[in-house]
This record gives sequence, structure tokens and C-alpha cells, in this order.
Amino acid sequence: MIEIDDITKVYGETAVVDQVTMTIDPRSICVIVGTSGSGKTTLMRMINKLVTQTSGSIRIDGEDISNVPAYELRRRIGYAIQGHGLFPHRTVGQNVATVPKLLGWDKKKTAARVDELLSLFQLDPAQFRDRLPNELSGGQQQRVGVARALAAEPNILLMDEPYGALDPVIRAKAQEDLLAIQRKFGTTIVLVTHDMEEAIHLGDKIAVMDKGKLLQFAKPAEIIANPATPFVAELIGTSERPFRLLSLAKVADHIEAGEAAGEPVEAGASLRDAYAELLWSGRPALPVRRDGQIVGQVTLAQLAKLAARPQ
Ligand SMILES: Nc1ncnc2c1ncn2[C@@H]1O[C@H](COP(=O)(O)OP(=O)(O)OP(=O)(O)O)[C@@H](O)[C@H]1O
Repeated sequence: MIEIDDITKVYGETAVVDQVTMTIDPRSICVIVGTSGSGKTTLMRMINKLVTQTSGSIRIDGEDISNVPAYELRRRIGYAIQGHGLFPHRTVGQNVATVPKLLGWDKKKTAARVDELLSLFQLDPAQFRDRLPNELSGGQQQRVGVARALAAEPNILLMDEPYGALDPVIRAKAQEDLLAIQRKFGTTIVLVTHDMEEAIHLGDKIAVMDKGKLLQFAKPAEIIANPATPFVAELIGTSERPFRLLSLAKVADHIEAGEAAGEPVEAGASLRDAYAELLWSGRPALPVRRDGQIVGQVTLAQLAKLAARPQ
């Protein structure tokens, strides 16, 4: 658990993070969103002491981080940034092994962990372990950056715009990988982005920042339904609200009895994807497929109800 208590960072005359209080649950993903310069990165960097707060305190699992040396904290907390920050003259394997090496892991354990992580990120170890970063695509480099941040099995992973530079297809893939890995390791993730779509997709909770202030800290559905201020509403995008609500739920949770014609939709798809397919194919209902079997249908009428403002 990360408890941020009345934290403030002042540069010159300006409080770029201004009396922020929030508690991030263990094993959850907290996404910090806001416009450029709202203080997102500064807030996140105070968690691993890359920035020292002017006032307030942060506790990790009950321990005030001011009592923990910065180097020790940074070994315990993974950190991944946009543009990955890989060491250019070290191989992929050496990059991933950076923190285990600092921690004095033996060679066998380190090598096994490097291979495990590369495989998890769908980079065949035999093929990628000994390559240099510039022999990888941007998306592959990004995955190595996240693998490196996770190498020493940190409980906490901080990610600053990790997918900002990726194209939409690779980005969607990277987001799915992150969700799978978070479920596997139970890592607590704090991720900064300016993309509300990404925040809603990844966040168990979303923190909305503006001019150093935390405007709202809540679950995505709550933020969409009840934005705390007009600024939060604007950030969500008024015309996007129904679609964002649909993107939060899966077809699997809204299967109705009955038979529909045509190409099926997978049970694991989002309701938003199902809605798009309903509109695009001009059908009132789609068959739902799970593990190769048709298990019912999802209907346009039902989705229209689910997209309406929650009462
Ligand atoms: N070391 C510093 N010295 C002075 N001002 C700083 C420093 N670091 C950040 N700032 C200022 O603090 C404010 C918040 O910066 P921060 O990087 O936290 O914002 P952000 O929300 O992450 O923005 P972006 O989305 O553009 O990365 C900005 O106005 C920035 O200019």
C-alpha cells in the first residue's frame, strides 16, 4: 500500500504538487492523468525519491520513505519511462539484469529471471538476449524497459508515459501484456499518462491532476458518471462518455439467451468492440462465442441501456 499524505512540492514560488493525499491499494493499478505540467511526473517521482517533497509524507506498507535510503528504495521500486532509457552498449540480457546484479543475485538466478521476463514479454530469449538495444524495434525496446523495471520482482512499478511513443496497435498489445503481467505478479502499478483512454483501460483507480491539485481519485466508472469538476468532465470528453462506459465491461458479463445470426463476437471482447460491430454490420444482435462454442447473444438494445448515464 502506498499512502501519500498531504504531499507538496514547491519549485520557486509555485506548488507544482499541491497538498495531494491519496492511498494506492496493494496489487492495484493507479493511473495519474492530467494535462501537461499538471504535476503528474513530480508526484510519481516523490514515491521513489527521485524528487524530494517540500512537505507531507509518503508511506509504503506503513514505512515512511524518509527513513529509507533512496538507493534502497529504487532497488525495491521498478521504474519505466517513455523512451525506455536502456543502456545502449549493454545487451538486452545485461539491461534486464541491472538491478538483480546490483542486489548481488547469483548468475544462475539472474539468468533464469532474465529469460523468464523476456519470454513473458514475447521476446524469445535465445534470439534477443545478446542483442544490443539498437537492434530492436521501438516496441521491443519498450518491452525490455518494462522487463528491466520488473527484474528484481519489485512490489511496486512506476511507469511514466511508458507507451507514449508507440503506435496504436503496438500500444494496445503492450497494454494487454502489462495487465497480464500485473495479474501474474500482483505488482502495484502507478502509471502516468495524458491519455484518458489508456487511463480508463488500465486503471483500477484514476487520479486526475490539474495545476498540482488532485481533483478526483476514483474508479473509472465513477469518474465517467460523476466527474468532480467541469475540468474532469472535459478531460473525459462529454461525447465519449457512453463509449468509455462500454469499454469498461466485457461481453462475457452481459450475455443474453437467444440466437443471433452472422459472425460471432468473443466473450472476452469489450462491450465497446461489440457495439462497434453491431453498428458496423447493421445487426440488432451478435452471437457470443466462448472457447469455440456459441453461448448466447449480445444485443444492441441491451448495450444502449448499459451506455446510458448511471442512475
Ligand atoms: N526540477 C524542476 N525545477 C523547476 N520546475 C520544475 C522542475 N520539474 C518540474 N517542474 C515544473 O513543475 C511542473 C509540473 O511538472 P511535471 O513534470 O510534474 O508535470 P507533468 O504533469 O508530468 O507534465 P507532462 O505531462 O508534460 O510530463 C511544470 O510546470 C514543470 O515545469
